[in-house]
Amino acid sequence: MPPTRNHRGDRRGKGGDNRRPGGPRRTGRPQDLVRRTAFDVVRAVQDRDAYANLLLPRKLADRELTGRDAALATELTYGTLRGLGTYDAILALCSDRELRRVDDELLDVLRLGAHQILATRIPPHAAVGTAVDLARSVSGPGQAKFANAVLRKVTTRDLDGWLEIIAPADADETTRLSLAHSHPGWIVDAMRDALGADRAEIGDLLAADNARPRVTLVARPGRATLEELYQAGAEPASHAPTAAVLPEGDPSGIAAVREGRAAVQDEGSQLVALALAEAPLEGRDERWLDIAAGPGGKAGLLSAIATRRGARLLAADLQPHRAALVGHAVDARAGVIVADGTAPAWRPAAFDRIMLDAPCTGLGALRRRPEARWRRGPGSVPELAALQRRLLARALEAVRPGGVVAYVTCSPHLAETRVVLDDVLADRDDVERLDSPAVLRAVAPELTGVGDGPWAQLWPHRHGTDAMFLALLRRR
Ligand SMILES: C[S@@+](CC[C@H](N)C(=O)[O-])C[C@H]1O[C@@H](n2cnc3c(N)ncnc32)[C@H](O)[C@@H]1O
Repeated sequence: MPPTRNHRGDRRGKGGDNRRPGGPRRTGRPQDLVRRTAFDVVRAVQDRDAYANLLLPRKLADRELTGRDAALATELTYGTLRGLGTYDAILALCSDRELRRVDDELLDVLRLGAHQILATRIPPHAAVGTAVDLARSVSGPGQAKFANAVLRKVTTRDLDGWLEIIAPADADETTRLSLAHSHPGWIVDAMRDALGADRAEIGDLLAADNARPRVTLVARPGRATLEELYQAGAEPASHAPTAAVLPEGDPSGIAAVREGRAAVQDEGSQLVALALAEAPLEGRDERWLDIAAGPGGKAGLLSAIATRRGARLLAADLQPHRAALVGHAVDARAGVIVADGTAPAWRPAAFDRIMLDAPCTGLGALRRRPEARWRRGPGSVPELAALQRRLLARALEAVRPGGVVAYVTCSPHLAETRVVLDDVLADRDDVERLDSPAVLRAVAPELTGVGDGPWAQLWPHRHGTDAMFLALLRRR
């Protein structure tokens, strides 16, 4: 059978989402419950800022949707939310009403319909028919007629045909990429800047943001083994020596995950934590700190390594509920506190290794949060960058001479990465910039393409990880 297409119309290949939404159905669950579920989640995301990755699993469980039905509901929800920049541009051409005059509910029905028509193997007549039924139930018969007219026009071209119209080759590059890959223009520009000399890869990067990431597990050292994860159905991962990939199935079905000895964690997130643990340091290596630890992915890995070495991790977060989550991720030897990293509760020069995984725009993890790209505007960057500077300055005070700080963001945006470092380090001659790519390679010898140093940048399209940035700094 032919593969599905992603919203860009590309054939799905290795590393992409190979599930086949819309293929022949094995179960007798009503299709409209699947679509209604996708619609309800898309609506809640738009209407009340819900998070799809939290709400969807609850809706699936409430409605007892499992297997292929759950996979289809997930694909329709995530695909619609990711693609809505592209779909809105197409719907605007197919509607005789301006989209801003279309009811919010009806607009979401149209987006869901456009996604099914343009990016799944669902036959167009079925996609239109079910969307019209949904329009009737949420907006009434008159609006159903309108939905029918609009979506029939959408069926007159495939996605590539529409892209030739909305994003023609002679349009400026940001507009073209923004519409072709459904990213706001400011994010396209920020990603292109971050790629720097590799800016020709921008299309691949944006396409990678639209592919569902593989589920990656971490075996926390000393607490679980990769062997144990392989026996539970996981497969070897690409880079991190602690990582395994779960090709299918629910991670919570694995005993080590249920018991907190293993967890779901992006491979890039594992790599930067492992790099901090491996960074060369002079003298004592007993006191580790994670300044912004919630919900505890990196702290879980760091605490396991610290314990094996006879060191101890203190994990802090500003938010009590995030700190509580960290408590579930770390081992019994670690400490967890609620603390503001800009006004620290610890003495200066108290720690040997410090992780500062700073609050950021999250532009490096767009694959995981389908709605995230539409939530923030460029206006959020300066505020976050100011917080990042304050946290980094405090982290450098908290590390002892000879100790190491890892400055990490899950964003490649230059204003959150290099510019923060340049500003904070400008008047300091007591901080050595370690060769972060070299330390990463010591952890994962096959890893290439993370930059020439001193900083390192991981990329979804190159490494299959979130776009994690890493700077390793040693106090003199
Ligand atoms: C990027 S997340 C950390 C992710 C975490 N390291 C992990 O791997 O799971 C940033 C965290 O910083 C916390 N945070 C924000 N401002 C803070 C502050 N002033 N002090 C300490 N933590 C803060 C947020 O609550 C959030 O949990």
